[in-house]
Parts: sequence; C-alpha cells; structure tokens
Amino acid sequence: DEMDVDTIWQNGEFVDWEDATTHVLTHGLHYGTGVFEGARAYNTEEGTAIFRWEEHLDRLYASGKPYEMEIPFTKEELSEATLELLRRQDLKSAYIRPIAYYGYDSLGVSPRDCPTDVAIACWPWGAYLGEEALENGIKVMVSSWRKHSSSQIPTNAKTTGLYVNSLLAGEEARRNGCAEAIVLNKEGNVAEGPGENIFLVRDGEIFTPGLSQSILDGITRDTVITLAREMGYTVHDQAVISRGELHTADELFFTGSAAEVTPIRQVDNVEIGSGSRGPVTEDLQTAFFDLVERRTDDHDEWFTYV
Ligand SMILES: Cc1[nH+]cc(COP(=O)(O)O)c(CN[C@@H](CCC(=O)O)C(=O)O)c1O
Repeated sequence: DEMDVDTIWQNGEFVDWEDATTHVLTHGLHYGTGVFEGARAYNTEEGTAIFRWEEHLDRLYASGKPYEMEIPFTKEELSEATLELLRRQDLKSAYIRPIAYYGYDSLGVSPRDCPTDVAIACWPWGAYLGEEALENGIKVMVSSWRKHSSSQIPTNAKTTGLYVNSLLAGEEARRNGCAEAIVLNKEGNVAEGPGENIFLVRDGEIFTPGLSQSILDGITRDTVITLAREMGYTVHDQAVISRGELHTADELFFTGSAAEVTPIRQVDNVEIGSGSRGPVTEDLQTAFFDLVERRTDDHDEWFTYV
C-alpha cells in the first residue's frame, strides 16, 4: 500500500528491505564508526520535497572527515538514489536516513582495509516526541550524564558512536517520567538534547548555544535562526546558557529534523513560563511548518522536489 516501505538503497543497488544486511564483524558495529543523517521529505502544496537536502548531504560528507571516511559515491548519486527511493515507494512524506560506515574486512580499531559501505532508507515518521507534544510541549529533565566535549570527540560530526551518550541521557529521562533530557556539557553549561538543539526565550529575545558548547550544528537550528531574524527577532546564536537559566526562562524549545519545533513546558520540577507552549515558540513553530509545507513560498532553494 502507499505507505508501505520495502526497498533500501545499499552500495549502489536497490534491495529488498529484509535483504539489506551487513556482516556481524562490520567495523562500524563494533566501534561506532559510522556517520549518518536524518532529513524529512514533506508533502507540500507543490508535491513531495526534501527539506534542505543539500545541507544534509554536505554534513554527511563532512562528518566522515575526522575519521578519514571517503564516501565512494558522489552527492549527485546519493541524491538520485534518494529521490528514486521515495518515488519507488510512493512516499508522499518520509523520514530519510542515509548512513556511511566502515564495513567488513578486518577488526581492530584501525579501519585500514575496511570498505566504506553506504545505505539509504526512508520510512513514514510522525512527530518525533509525539503529536500532542508539538502543541502542548514536553516535560524534560537535566541528565546526570554530560555531553562529551568537542575536544574529546567531534560533536559537529554526526557519528553513530556518539549516540550511546544520547541513549544514556534520554533513557534516564524517560525512566523518570520525562519525554526527553537536556544534556549539559563538560563545563556544566547547556549543550542540547540527545537528538535535538535547544533554544531559550527571555524578554522577547532568543538564545541558542553555539558550536563552542559541544553541540551538533543543527540544520533546523539554522532554519529557525534564519526565520526568527527575518521575523524581526533578536537571536543570540553563540549563547552560553547556564543550567540555572533554564528554570528562569520565559520559553524553551527543541529543534531537529525529527523533533521539528517541540516546546518544552517543564524542566525538572519547574514549569517554564506559562507551563505550556510559549507565544514566541508558537510564532516560530507556525513559521516553520508554513515554510516546510510550502504555505509560504520563500527559501525555495531549501526544497528538493521528488
Ligand atoms: C545530537 C543532535 N543535536 C541536534 C540535532 C538536530 O539537528 P538537525 O536535524 O540538523 O536539525 C540532532 C538531529 N537528530 C537526528 C536523529 C534523531 C534520531 O533519533 O536518530 C534527527 O533529528 O533526525 C542530533 O542528533
């Protein structure tokens, strides 16, 4: 049926979902040596379009650089494969997951003779933190786990191995009745979520940590900064946000390709602002969804139509 996914692109071929496998001695499985992306294709008024695909592709290749990972396909080849994958499965909207990883040859930390394997999958994915979260906001807690420092491992590379830190933080939050965690960096200041960037609103101005705070250079973060400035907001995009400022914020929200724009209504035991989605958050969330669903026609360069 229309939303059924049964095909994956793997190393140049379209294969059946169940045949898209890898060897148990794959380097990436043992050592976290993979880089990946998460992008969304939206069912816009002009048809299905991937949002900021170029930027996601650029980041995929850039993420491999610290690990000397050479992706053995061009950006054009990966783009054509992705568009074909969406067409073949007739997906009007989808979450797109490209991954490149050191494959199967020999083990040992050095990937010396390992191939770089590449796969692209896509599937329907609704609201990352739940449909009602987008409207009502979520409850989060500050994790007892700190984010790894960018001086210890490149946090601006979307590396599979990093996500064990995200798992530790996120699962701790969910065990404690929260939807998600906020992760502080080694210095004890606010970094981001396990899978999201974070924004703070105070006295009508918008703040978000910069790359120096050990965060992923989020594409949705960049989108919201751009839209906010176009809407006349003052945005501080290299902010250093202390933990205490979380509790006295007027508004907080997460951004991400999966999370989109998700309001945060409570941190630990403290309600944020009115304890629900704040007015600036709603303003930006509306602008974001009007943009990605093409109810506004600016930033057309951000859309790759299927
Ligand atoms: C650590 C982290 N920080 C920020 C972001 C937001 O980046 P961007 O998508 O470019 O705006 C993401 C994306 N998290 C991806 C993976 C989520 C998952 O569960 O896996 C995503 O949102 O697709 C992160 O993983």
